[in-house]
Amino acid sequence: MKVGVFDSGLGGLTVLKSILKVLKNAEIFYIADTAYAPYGEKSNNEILKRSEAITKYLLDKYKIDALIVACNTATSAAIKHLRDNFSSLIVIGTEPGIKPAILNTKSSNIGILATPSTLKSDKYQLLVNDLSSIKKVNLFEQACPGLAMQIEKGEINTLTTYKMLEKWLIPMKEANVDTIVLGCTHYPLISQTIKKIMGENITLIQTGDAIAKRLLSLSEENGHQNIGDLKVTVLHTGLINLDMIENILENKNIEIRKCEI
Ligand SMILES: N[C@H](CCC(=O)O)C(=O)O
Repeated sequence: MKVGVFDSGLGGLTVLKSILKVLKNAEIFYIADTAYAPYGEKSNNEILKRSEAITKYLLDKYKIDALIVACNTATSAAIKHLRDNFSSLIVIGTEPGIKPAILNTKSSNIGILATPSTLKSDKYQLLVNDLSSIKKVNLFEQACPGLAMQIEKGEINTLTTYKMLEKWLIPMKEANVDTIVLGCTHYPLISQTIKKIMGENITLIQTGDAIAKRLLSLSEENGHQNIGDLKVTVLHTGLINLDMIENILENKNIEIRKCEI
C-alpha cells in the first residue's frame, strides 16, 4: 500500500501523526509544498493547480494507491477536481470538524479558526448549511492570515503568535465560546497557546484521527493487510524547519529530502 499525503507545509504532519498510529504495512510519501506556502492566501485556481501537480507527481513517481489531502484549504479548492481526474485513487480530504463541534458544545457558541481561502469557499458554506439542521448554534468564524506561516517558522510559543491569537480569540472568549474548530491542519500545533488564552476547559476539535480511521477502513476494503512495517518519506519543495518535523513526529524514523514539483 502506498499513500501520498500533502499540505502546504508542516500542518499536514498533524494528520500524518494520526495515520502513523493506525496504519501498517505501507509506504507513505508526504509532500510539504513549502515553495508555494501559504495556500490559505492564494486563489482557488492556484491551489487547484498545485494540488493537481502534486497528485500527478505522487502517482507517476511513487505509484500511490491513496491520496490524503491533509489541508483544509486544498480540500475546499480541489477535492472534487482530484476525485474526478484521479478516479483510480482513494482520495480523502480534510474538512473543518463542525459536526463534532456541534455535538460537543454546551454553550451553543462555536469558534472556527481557518485560512481566509477556506472560509471564503463554497464548500465551507455548503458544509455549514448542511449541518445547520442538527442544532441551532452560533458560529464565530475567524480567518487567520499569517498564522500558518508563523507556525512554519516554528513560532509556536512566541509573543507575536500569542498576540495574533489573542486579537482573534478574546472576542470568542467574551462570547462564551466553549468549542473551537481547528479548521487548518497547522493549528493543532498551537493548541497550547490557544488554551493559554481560552482556558484549559476549551474543547479544540481536529480531524486527524477520523481521517486516519477512514484511510484504514477504505484501504482494508481494497484488500490492504494491516500487518507489517511502515516507511515514511517527507519531501519538501522549498525551505522547511527540520526541528519542527522532528518535534511533531517525535523522532520517528523518517527520511527527509527536497523535491522539485
Ligand atoms: N494547512 C493548511 C493551510 C495552511 C496554509 O495557508 O498554507 C490548511 O489546513 O488549511
